[in-house]
Formats: sequence, structure tokens, C-alpha cells
Amino acid sequence: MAHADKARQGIALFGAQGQLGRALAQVLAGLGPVHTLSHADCDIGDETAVHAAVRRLRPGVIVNAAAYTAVDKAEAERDTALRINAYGPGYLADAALSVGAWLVHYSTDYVFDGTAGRPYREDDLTAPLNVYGESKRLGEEAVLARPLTAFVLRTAWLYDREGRNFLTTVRRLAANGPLRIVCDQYGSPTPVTVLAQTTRAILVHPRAADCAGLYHAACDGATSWHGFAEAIVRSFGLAVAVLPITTADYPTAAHRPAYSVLDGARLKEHLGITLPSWDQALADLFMERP
Ligand SMILES: NC(=O)C1=CN([C@@H]2O[C@H](COP(=O)(O)OP(=O)(O)OC[C@H]3O[C@@H](n4cnc5c(N)ncnc54)[C@H](O)[C@@H]3O)[C@@H](O)[C@H]2O)C=CC1
Repeated sequence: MAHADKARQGIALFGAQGQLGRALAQVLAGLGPVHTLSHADCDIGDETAVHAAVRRLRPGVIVNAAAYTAVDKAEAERDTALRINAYGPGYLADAALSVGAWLVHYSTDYVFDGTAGRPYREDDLTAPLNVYGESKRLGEEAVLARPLTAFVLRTAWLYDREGRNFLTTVRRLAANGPLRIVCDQYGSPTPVTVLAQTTRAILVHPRAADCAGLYHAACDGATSWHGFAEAIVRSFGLAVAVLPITTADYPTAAHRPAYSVLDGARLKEHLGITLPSWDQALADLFMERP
């Protein structure tokens, strides 16, 4: 079947009400009918519910934007994180196999321990530092172990102009005076719109069917949370100081990698797709809606 026909047959979008899910619903709309499923419509940790939803919709493509994303809370809720992030993707992969659908699934830079000292490639050793990362790694493995056309996209530091994320939090807290932000964790902030457009570019690519697998899909370049906060403050034109603090000054339940930058060379090599630099992507977001 030709590549574009898979999406034309219908896209079942799980996690449609999350920040990435909302962007995907908009960006994928032109490709074919998009069936949006929220947590209330289908719990991806419920194998029977997943199979029933997929049997009913018979999509050509399943896109899974549903996940347990509370990184710190996951330390105390391991079973729930595993149910949703490790077993859920396996159920979706089995359901995709049963109807011949492709599967797009998202994973995280937090599968790495942050000690590489250079951007991580897809075949670098994973060694998650926290339960969330561990649960996401198991989810990737569950999808990639099944013999189906699956794209597992590891992404990082997602944000949007709306909803609850780092950008909106910085904007809100800036009203209360100087911000204290961690300066010794490095990553690549990625707007959800950029990741949604990347997903679309993969699905319409003429060679997509031959290029299934694991890809790093985050914006190019890197910054610290402190550097990102400074850029956000500048973008909003806010007059507030952003003070650097260390990870040790801001203890959290979950340990996080110090350097989880993702190398996007494989996506470029196999599919010719590149993502913009993180600062260009932030600027673009403000160009769209000053
Ligand atoms: N937010 C970030 O910074 C990063 C996110 N990711 C990954 O990107 C993907 C999208 O993340 P976001 O949109 O930021 O997350 P989000 O937390 O905004 O959205 C997740 C959605 O999943 C839904 N959900 C939770 N449990 C569910 C269940 N059992 N069944 C069905 N739906 C359920 C939630 O209701 C929510 O709408 C996830 O796979 C996440 O692990 C990867 C790296 C960084």
C-alpha cells in the first residue's frame, strides 16, 4: 500500500488531549480522518479497551501521544507509570498488528543517564536515572519488539504557548519576582508543533514504510533550563532576573540526566528530515503569535 494511503485510511490518535496530542490533532488533520481518543475514551493501560477501540476504528495509522508524564510523581507510582508507559504501548502495538496499521510512539531523552558528553545517538546505551525513564524505555522496547511498521520518536523538553509546561510556568512565576532556575542540566527544548510537523513529514514520506524504527526527534542544539528560561523571558519582553542555581540547590524526587541532548542525524540520513534549532523554534513560535 502506498505511504499516503495509510493515513488516508484513518488515524487513531490516543492521548489527544495532552499538549502533543492537541498539536497532532491539528497538524495531522489534512492527511485523513483523525479519530481523537482522550483518556476517558480509552485507557491505553487496558488491553481489552485498546483492542476494542482499534477494532472499531480500523485505522491505517495509530499515533500514541498518551503517557504518564509526571516525572517526580512516578517515583512513588511505579506501577501506574509502568502500566501506562511500558504495557500500554505493547497493547497498542499488538492492536496495530491485528489491523495492519502503522504505529507512531513517543519516547524521551530521559532514557539516558546524561554522562555521554556528546549528543546521544539511537544506538547509545540507555540507562535511565528515574522510574519515568525506565517505564518509557520498556515502552520503546515493547513497540520495537513487534514485527510492525512502527516509528518510535525520542523527543525532549516539550512545550507550547498554552497549557502546563516550562514556558507557561516561567511566564506565570515571572510575575512574582526573580526566577531561580537550574543551570546544570542540558537538553533541547522542542515545541509540540515542531514534533507534530515532524510526525506528519514522516507519515507522508515516500520511503516511510522502509524506514520504520527508532529516531531522535528533538530540536537542534542545546541549552540549560536556565538558558531556556532567559530566552523565554526575553521573548515575552519581561523585565525579571533569571538567577542560575544548581541541581543540588533544587532537589527533586526523580534524578534527571545532566546532559540529554539527542543527535538527529539518523532522521536526516534516512528520511531527510531536520528539526530547527531550539532558539529558532522558540522565535518562530513568537512570530506565529507575538
Ligand atoms: N513533556 C515533555 O517534556 C516530554 C514528553 N515526552 C513524551 O512525549 C509524549 C507526549 O507528552 P505530553 O504531550 O507532554 O504529555 P501530556 O501529559 O501533556 O499528555 C499526556 C496525555 O496522556 C493522557 N493519558 C494519561 N494516562 C493515560 C491512559 N492510561 N490512557 C490514555 N491516555 C492517558 C493524559 O490524559 C494526557 O492527555 C509522551 O510520550 C511523553 O512521554 C518525551 C520527552 C519530553
